[in-house]
Amino acid sequence: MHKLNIGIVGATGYTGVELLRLLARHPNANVVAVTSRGEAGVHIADYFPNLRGVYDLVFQNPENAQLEQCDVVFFATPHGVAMRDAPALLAAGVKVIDLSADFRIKDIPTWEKWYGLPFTAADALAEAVYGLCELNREQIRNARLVANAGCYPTCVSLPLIPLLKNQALLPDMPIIADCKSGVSGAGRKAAVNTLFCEASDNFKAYGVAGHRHLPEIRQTINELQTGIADKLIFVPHLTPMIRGMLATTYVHLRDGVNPHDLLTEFYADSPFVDIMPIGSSPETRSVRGANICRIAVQRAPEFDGNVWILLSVQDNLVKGAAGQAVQNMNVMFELAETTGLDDVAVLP
Ligand SMILES: NC(=O)C1=CN([C@@H]2O[C@H](COP(=O)(O)OP(=O)(O)OC[C@H]3O[C@@H](n4cnc5c(N)ncnc54)[C@H](OP(=O)(O)O)[C@@H]3O)[C@@H](O)[C@H]2O)C=CC1
Ligand SMILES: CC(=O)N[C@@H](CCC(=O)OP(=O)(O)O)C(=O)O
Repeated sequence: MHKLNIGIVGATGYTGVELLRLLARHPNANVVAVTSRGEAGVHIADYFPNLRGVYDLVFQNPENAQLEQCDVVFFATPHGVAMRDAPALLAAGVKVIDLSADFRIKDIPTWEKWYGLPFTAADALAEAVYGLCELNREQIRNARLVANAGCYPTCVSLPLIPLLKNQALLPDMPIIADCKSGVSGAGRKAAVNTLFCEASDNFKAYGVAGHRHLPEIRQTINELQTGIADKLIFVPHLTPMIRGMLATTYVHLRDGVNPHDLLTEFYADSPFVDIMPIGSSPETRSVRGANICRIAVQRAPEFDGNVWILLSVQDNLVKGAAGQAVQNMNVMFELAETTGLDDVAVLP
C-alpha cells in the first residue's frame, strides 16, 4: 500500500498530538518528521505517554526536520508560521495543509485587520483552497495548499451551507450564531484564562466585540448567498469542557422552506455530517474523538414566522481541526475520504 511521508510542524500542541493520534491508525500514513522548538531532542514517547510504542520519533527544530522530503506537511502552529514557511515547501513540491488561519481569508486587508500581522504570502494565498470538504471537495482534490477551515466556522457553516445554496435565508433578517467551545480550543500554551481555576466551574462569552472567525464565516456566507453576510452575529463562549463545540444558530427562512429536507439531501454523500431526525438535540459527547459534525434542526415554537434553530456539534480538535485536516489529506491524495477516520465517539 502506498504510504505518504508526513511532517507535522507544531507537533507538541493540542492539534499536533491529535494529528498524531489519528495518523497512527491511518493505513497510508508514515509520519517521518515532528517539530517543536521547545522540545527538540525529546523522544515523542517521553512527551506524550499515549504514543508510547506507537511512534519512534524525536522532536526536531523545524529547520532541521528536512520537511522538503515529505509528501505533505501539516502546520499545527500559531498564525504567521505557515505564511512564512509554506511557500518554500510548495516550491519544493510538498503539499501543505495549514491548520492555522493564515490562508483562510482571501481579502488581505481583512486578514491583516483581524490577525494584526502583515500578510506576506500573496502568491500562496492565491492558490490556497478553503479546506471544508463538504463545500470544496473538487477544488481540494487538485490543491497543493489547503487552508483547513476554522473550528467555529466549520460548526456554524455546515448547517448553513445547504440553506445558503438554496437562497433560503431572508435578506434583512439577522443570522445569530451562539457558540460554545471547550477549553482545548485555546491551545496548549499557558494563559491565565485557561487555568483550571479560571475556566472550570465557570462559563462566559468572549470576543463579543468582534472575533476573528466572524470574517471567515461571513466569507463563506457571501460566496453562497450575496447580500446577507453582514447580517451574521457571532458570539463565542468558553465552556468548562476539555473538548467539544456546540453552535446554536437562529435563521429566518423563506416561507415554505424546510431546512431538514435541504440538509438531508445536500449531505447524503458526506460521510462526516450526520443529519439527525427533526426535533433532536445533538450533544457534544456524541462526537467526542470522532470526525463528525452532528446537526439537528427545530422550528422555533409558537413564533410567527419561518424561524428555525440549527443545532450543530463537533469535537473542536477533530472535525474542527485535526480530523478535518486528515479528511483534506485523503481527498488531496485520492484516498477514500474516510480512510483512518472511522473512530466512533467516546462515551461517557
Ligand atoms: N485547538 C483547537 O481546537 C484548534 C486550533 N486550530 C489552530 O491550529 C493551530 C495550532 O493550534 P493548537 O494545537 O491549539 O496550538 P498549541 O498552542 O497547542 O500548539 C502550537 C504548536 O506550535 C509550535 N509553535 C509555536 N510557535 C511556533 C513557531 N514560531 N514556529 C514553529 N512552531 C511553533 C509549538 O511548539 P514549539 O513552540 O515548541 O515550537 C506547538 O507545538 C493554531 O493556529 C490554532 O488556531 C484550529 C482549529 C481548532
Ligand atoms: C476556546 C478558544 O479560545 N478558541 C479559539 C478558537 C480555536 C482556534 O484555534 O481557532 P482556529 O480554528 O481559527 O484555528 C479562539 O476563540 O480563538
